[in-house]
Amino acid sequence: MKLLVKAPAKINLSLDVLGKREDGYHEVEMIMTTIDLADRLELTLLDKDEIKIVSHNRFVPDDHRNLAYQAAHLLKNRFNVKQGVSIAIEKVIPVAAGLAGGSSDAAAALRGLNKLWQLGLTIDELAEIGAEIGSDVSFCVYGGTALATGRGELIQALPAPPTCWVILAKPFIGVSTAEVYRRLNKQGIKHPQTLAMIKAIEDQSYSDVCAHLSNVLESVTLKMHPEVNQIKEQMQRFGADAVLMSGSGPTVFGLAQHDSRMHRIYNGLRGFCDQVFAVRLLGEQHKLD
Ligand SMILES: C[C@@](CO)(OP(=O)(O)O)[C@H](O)COP(=O)(O)OP(=O)(O)OC[C@H]1O[C@@H](n2ccc(N)nc2=O)[C@H](O)[C@@H]1O
Ligand SMILES: Nc1ncnc2c1ncn2[C@@H]1O[C@H](COP(=O)(O)OP(=O)(O)O)[C@@H](O)[C@H]1O
Repeated sequence: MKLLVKAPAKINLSLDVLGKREDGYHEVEMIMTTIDLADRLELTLLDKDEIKIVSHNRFVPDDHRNLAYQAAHLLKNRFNVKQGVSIAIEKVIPVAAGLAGGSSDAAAALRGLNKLWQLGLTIDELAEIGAEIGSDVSFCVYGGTALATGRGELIQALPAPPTCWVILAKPFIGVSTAEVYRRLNKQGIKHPQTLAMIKAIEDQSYSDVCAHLSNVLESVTLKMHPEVNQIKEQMQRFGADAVLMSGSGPTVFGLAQHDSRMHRIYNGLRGFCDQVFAVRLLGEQHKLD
């Protein structure tokens, strides 16, 4: 038996860090939204009791380090599943990019295996299990648009933002999320206006969404990798309405409403950057599979 599952990437429209917690993580306040850029997972039941990862991307581990493997392992142990599974990952989302590719693969594996192994778990239960794998996994279980708090695992659904193009550009560098959080100077933070961003989304005001794009991790990654700032400047020069780094980076995204503007930014960046995409926002929580 086989099942195909989609694992969409996310961007952070707003990312604030409120402080450091006793468990070593940071207390965050983030507005996240899924985009139409997705990995595809093919789940196949195996006769042998094993978890097999198949991936042809050299940056993606094919053993217990893979977050989709960890999702399968967790479900298998907790619910005493005796059946094995092969998880083939067709990687489309750039790796270590600030787009939660690995987290979304884990979330897709949780959703898919819940069906394949007939576990009967609710989406909330899957999200809770996801939090044990990584801070972004809970959000990825739901998808859509949400306010994420705690270390990122407490999710409150939001309406879809006003529709627009998202142009993404990732330079050929990888960024360690742990290092970016570690290097953040908590004293010098200029906090985003999270509530204003929520209002902009609720009001469906594209210009207000653009005005409130903000990410406190941006300055840390920009200092480590000045080329990220160059990409931001290029996006602005080609006419993006607003530009921001996603998550801990290094991917930069620009927003545009009109097709002609999207094409200009996309074509302009392609000569300058390793991986460039133009996609739509996915909007509200939806049926992912
Ligand atoms: C920055 C964000 C924004 O969405 O995304 P990415 O850039 O990774 O996509 C997230 O907070 C990343 O989430 P995720 O990548 O799942 O993080 P985890 O695996 O849980 O943690 C990796 C490391 O980041 C640090 N970390 C993560 C989350 C958090 N709230 N505080 C932290 O200090 C910890 O040092 C942790 O060991
Ligand atoms: N399924 C997966 N896809 C991509 N990377 C994975 C996966 N599982 C584990 N990883 C590891 O997680 C690291 C972070 O990857 P990713 O989730 O793409 O980035 P980010 O956390 O910046 O959004 C990678 O360096 C990779 O070694």
